[in-house]
Amino acid sequence: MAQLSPLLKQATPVVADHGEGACLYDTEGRRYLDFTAGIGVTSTGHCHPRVVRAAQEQVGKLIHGQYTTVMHQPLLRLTERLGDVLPDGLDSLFFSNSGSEAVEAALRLSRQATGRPNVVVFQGGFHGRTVAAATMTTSGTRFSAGFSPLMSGVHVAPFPYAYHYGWDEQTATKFALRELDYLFATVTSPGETAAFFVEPVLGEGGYVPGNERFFAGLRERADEHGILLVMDEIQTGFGRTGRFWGHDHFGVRPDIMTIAKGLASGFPLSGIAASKELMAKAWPGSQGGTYGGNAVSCAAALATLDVIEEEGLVDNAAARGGQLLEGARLVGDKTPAIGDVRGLGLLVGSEFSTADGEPDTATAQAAQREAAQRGLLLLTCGAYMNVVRMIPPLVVTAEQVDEALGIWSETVAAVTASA
Ligand SMILES: Cc1ncc(COP(=O)(O)O)c(C=O)c1O
Repeated sequence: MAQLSPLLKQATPVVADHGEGACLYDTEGRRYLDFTAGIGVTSTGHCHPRVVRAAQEQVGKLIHGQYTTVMHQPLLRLTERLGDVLPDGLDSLFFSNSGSEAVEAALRLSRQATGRPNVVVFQGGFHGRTVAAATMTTSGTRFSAGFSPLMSGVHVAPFPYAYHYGWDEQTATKFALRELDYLFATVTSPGETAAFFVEPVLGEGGYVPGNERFFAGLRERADEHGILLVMDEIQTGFGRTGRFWGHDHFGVRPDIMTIAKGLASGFPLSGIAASKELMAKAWPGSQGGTYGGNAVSCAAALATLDVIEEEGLVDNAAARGGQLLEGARLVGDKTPAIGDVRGLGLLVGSEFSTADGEPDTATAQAAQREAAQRGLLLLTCGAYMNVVRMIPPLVVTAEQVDEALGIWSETVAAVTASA
């Protein structure tokens, strides 16, 4: 009999049967508050009726039409519709299936457009698991362990992760930019650098928001040296942070943006956005794939965008995110086991540390298991998996946030009492 690969090891024993809004139900009918949203994917909640209807209708009309030969309506309509929400100047779109593919597309485009070999990524960033994206990922050595040689031309500068350094945000930001300049002076020149790849909020790296000064520093250096600024909005886009794009909080203009996850409420779809001029520099045939821009995924994305707009989900993410962060901080204040609670919108992380300031992976993972037993599904993140993160669907209600915080408070009390 075939078995699941141990690579598919799950953190909780839950076997999902169906989902509705912010809730999942297991095969025995037990209800769970899903504060994972399938790792930030089910933005409109599980099986939103509008998304289900759009997908069902599309399945009956056309499932697959490969864009190199056959263009289809959902792809054309989605492109037009995304034009309403994309940042100024990013008016050209290319579609793929997963976040990692979008990152690869952005990497190829930035090298093709600049003719430069190198990219700079930021410590703690997560960009995916294909070999190139894994090389650009520094949120944990596990993501690239054991399959070297990796891609060449990737250099790493610090991200202003104040808690990690034990500094305030200003000092951490100064340090990050100074180290970037040092990297340019010693290891790779800015003239050899095609792009910066950066997340507005470190996602897998521990839910660490960037800040205005840091991104302004990247933008200044990008403008001065003709480097492209690639914003990886795969986890932070489509309202997740309480603004439409994560970078909207920081007043910075990207040259290329990667999108995925919340775009299509669970149907595989990703892409990159850039200006027409920049996109025209991609070499014909060098980008593409059999399934990118699937018709059913595009139909689901169109419905997702309508739901986000009509149900005011960006504002809901801001309001519920504020409620969640405040509540998680109150829980964190009650125990020395949680050293920092931070986030932006509906991305909230609680970092577990031991008494001597070491990352406390064991307690974070115990909390994740305990919360699941109590009916709350959570994820961990951070280089040491010691940050418990809450990332509910954008449709989460105030009552569900209160219920989750109640479970979280009991969970933390239980795991820290037995520690
Ligand atoms: C910021 C970011 N970039 C890229 C990826 C990779 O996406 P995928 O897992 O769809 O390849 C992720 C996934 O978590 C992500 O959060």
